[in-house]
This record gives sequence, C-alpha cells and structure tokens, in this order.
Amino acid sequence: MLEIKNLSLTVEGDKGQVQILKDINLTLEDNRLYVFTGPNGGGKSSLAKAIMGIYRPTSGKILFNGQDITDLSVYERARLGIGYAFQQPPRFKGITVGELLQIAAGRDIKGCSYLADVGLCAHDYVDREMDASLSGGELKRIEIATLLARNLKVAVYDEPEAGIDLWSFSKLTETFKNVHNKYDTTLVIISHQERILSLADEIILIADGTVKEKGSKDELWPLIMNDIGFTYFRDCTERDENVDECIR
Ligand SMILES: Nc1ncnc2c1ncn2[C@@H]1O[C@H](COP(=O)(O)OP(=O)(O)OP(=O)(O)O)[C@@H](O)[C@H]1O
Repeated sequence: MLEIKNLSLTVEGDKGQVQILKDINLTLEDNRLYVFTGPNGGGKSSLAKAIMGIYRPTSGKILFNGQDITDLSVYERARLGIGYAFQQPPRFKGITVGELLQIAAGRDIKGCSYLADVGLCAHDYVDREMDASLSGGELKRIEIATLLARNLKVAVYDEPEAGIDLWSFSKLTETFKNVHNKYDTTLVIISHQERILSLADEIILIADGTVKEKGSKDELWPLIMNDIGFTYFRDCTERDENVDECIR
C-alpha cells in the first residue's frame, strides 16, 4: 500500500516560487488500477514524479507498505518495486530490445512473453536496436514491456496513449486490462482517455495541485463532462486584467 500524506511541492519557477502540489492525501491499495486525470497543468505528472522520487516534496510524507520512503532516491524506490514510465520514453543507442528487457528483469530472459503482452511479435523486435528507427508507439509499448519484466509492485504510466494510433490504442487498452488481471501490481495510469478511465477501479481527479474528486467512472464521468471541466479550468480574468501590459 502506498500512502501519500499531506504532500506539498513548491518549485522555483521563472517568476519565483510556485506551489504545484498542495496538501495531497491519497492511499493507493495493492493490486488496484488507478487513473489520474484532470486538466493540463493540474499536477498529475508532478504527483507521479513525487511518488517515483524524481521530485522531492517540500513537505509531507510518502509511505510504502508502512516504510517512510520520502527521502529515498529514485534508485532506492526502484529497488523496492516502484517504477515510472515517462510520457516520452527514452531511446538507447547500442542496445537491443531483448537486452533491455533482460536488464529490466535482472535475469536471463528472452522477453518474448512481455512483448506478446504488449501486442508486439517478439520475433520482429528482440534484435531491434532501441534507437530512432523505432516508432513512438513501438517505443511506448516496449517501455510498458520493460515495466512488466521488472515485476513491479507499483507501476506508474504517464499518458501511455500519447503518440499511439487509434488501432494500437485499442490494443493498449486491452494490454492494461490484461496486465491488471495477470500481474500483482498497483497500476497508476495518467490519462485523459475515456477508455482508459473505464478500466479504473478508482479515478482520481487532480486539478490546481490538489485531489478534487475520487470515484468510479460512472460517478465521475458525468461530472467531468458537465461541471468539472469548467469548474477546474483556472479563472484568469482577474489575474490577466493587465493582459495588454503582460504581452507588450
Ligand atoms: N520543474 C518545474 N518548474 C516549474 N514549474 C513546474 C515544474 N514542474 C511542473 N511545473 C508546473 O506545475 C504544474 C503542474 O504540472 P504537471 O506536469 O504536473 O501537470 P499535469 O497535470 O501532468 O499536466 P498535463 O496534463 O499537461 O501533462 C504546471 O503548471 C507546470 O508548468
């Protein structure tokens, strides 16, 4: 179980300090699938990066199975079984897909079943280099396969649908459904897609640096479509009164 307690994060922006996460309290139970959603700039990726240890909170705590991991590094958290898939996966020149999967698994594997789990034919990919010759969608799926190979306890996927075509997206949705059934992993998927939201045991709506709502898709979807989209869009009328001055 991952517990986030009173977590706040302030960073140094161009115009001084900006608070991007505000007193977040959240419990992520074992083996459940959570979707973080909400307007752009609401704080979803920042929260995910705080879970992974890429961002250190200004205040608050993160507990993993009762252990305080707030001050642990990304590597220490990775060793405990927490992993993060970036919005834009990195490419690695000079290493093949098969080798990357072996490194991820930490043992001698062919990686074929993990590639099959993400809808890629192992035969076509194990010997391919992890370089620019791979398409964005292929790269995304291979990154998901590496997270599967790591047998994580908590896996966070940041907008896995980004750059994936409609056909592959259907398969990807199916992949997450299968992963949720097959692996004992707590899944956190950051997404704006209705089909991904449909997979969630719980949707967590994050806006303006805080958790605004939690619930099932049936509970939250009508709110997202009707009220929340408007309610949580930042109202700039007051702040941008002097907009002419600002753009001059
Ligand atoms: N290192 C940083 N320095 C300054 N501002 C930052 C930094 N990281 C994030 N922010 C700001 O914090 C806010 C939240 O960003 P974040 O990427 O977490 O949002 P998000 O909900 O994931 O957005 P999106 O849906 O667009 O991916 C944004 O306004 C962003 O510009």
